[in-house]
Amino acid sequence: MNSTNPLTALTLTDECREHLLDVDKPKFEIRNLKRVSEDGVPILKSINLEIPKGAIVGIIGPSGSGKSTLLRALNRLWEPPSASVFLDGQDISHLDVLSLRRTVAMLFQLPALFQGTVADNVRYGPHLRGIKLSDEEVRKLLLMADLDASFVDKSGAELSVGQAQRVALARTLANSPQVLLLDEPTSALDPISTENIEDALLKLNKNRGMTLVIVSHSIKQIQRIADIVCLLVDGEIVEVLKPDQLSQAKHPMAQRFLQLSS
Ligand SMILES: Nc1ncnc2c1ncn2[C@@H]1O[C@H](COP(=O)(O)OP(=O)(O)OP(=O)(O)O)[C@@H](O)[C@H]1O
Repeated sequence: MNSTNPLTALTLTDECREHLLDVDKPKFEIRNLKRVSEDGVPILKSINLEIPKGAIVGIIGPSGSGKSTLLRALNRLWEPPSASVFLDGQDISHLDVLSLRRTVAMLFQLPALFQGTVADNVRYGPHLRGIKLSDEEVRKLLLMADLDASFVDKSGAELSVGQAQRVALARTLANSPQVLLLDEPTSALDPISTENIEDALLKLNKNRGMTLVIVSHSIKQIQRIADIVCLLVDGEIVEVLKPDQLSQAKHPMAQRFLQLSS
């Protein structure tokens, strides 16, 4: 594998690509994506990347390297320059932003539930579009987030952070996203809650072909779930590797980061 070029998925070896669902149809194409801070400091430096449909892509790198900025560009939580991010071939800056965020949903580090019951939270997104989910639909969504039906009538305030994160996942899934962006989704969770979320994410990917892009500080987590790992250093993708090849990273900063993180 060519591991030094800021790669696109097209340059991955066949071995790396073969287990992806639909590698010939990139879900996202990112072309020459740049961001400079107001005082002129580069935050993202010409990111070029293809995210294959149905892949789980991990993004790792030192603090401040631009991981969250890159993730947020994919559903315009940060507005990228036009013609730099394409979803299914369409420039996302031309899409309706609310429908983009339903298709490309974000799960944050800390779940913020609305007041009311778990069911109220899960029904929220469809309700905004005039759709009322049945009790059965709510239960199915909870199940997809690894929660059983006993949670339906609980209030958000009664839940542990791990349970609340799974409710936040079910609420997100109620909008039928095709892509989930995950910004350190388990960093506030204990190991068992982390495993529950990872299991739910892997099932969503395997059973529904959902494309996942996950920023994590946990190399082990990335190795457990990702198909492809992008190493971001100082606003640049310096390497794209398979998770079991991370120890072969060549970039000195990437090597140092990986040594200190493992
Ligand atoms: N809205 C903003 N305005 C100006 N600078 C910003 C803004 N958002 C982020 N930055 C800067 O961009 C750089 C990258 O930030 P970002 O949060 O994307 O990094 P990160 O790799 O996700 O970091 P961490 O791992 O600590 O969460 C940082 O130097 C940060 O201070």
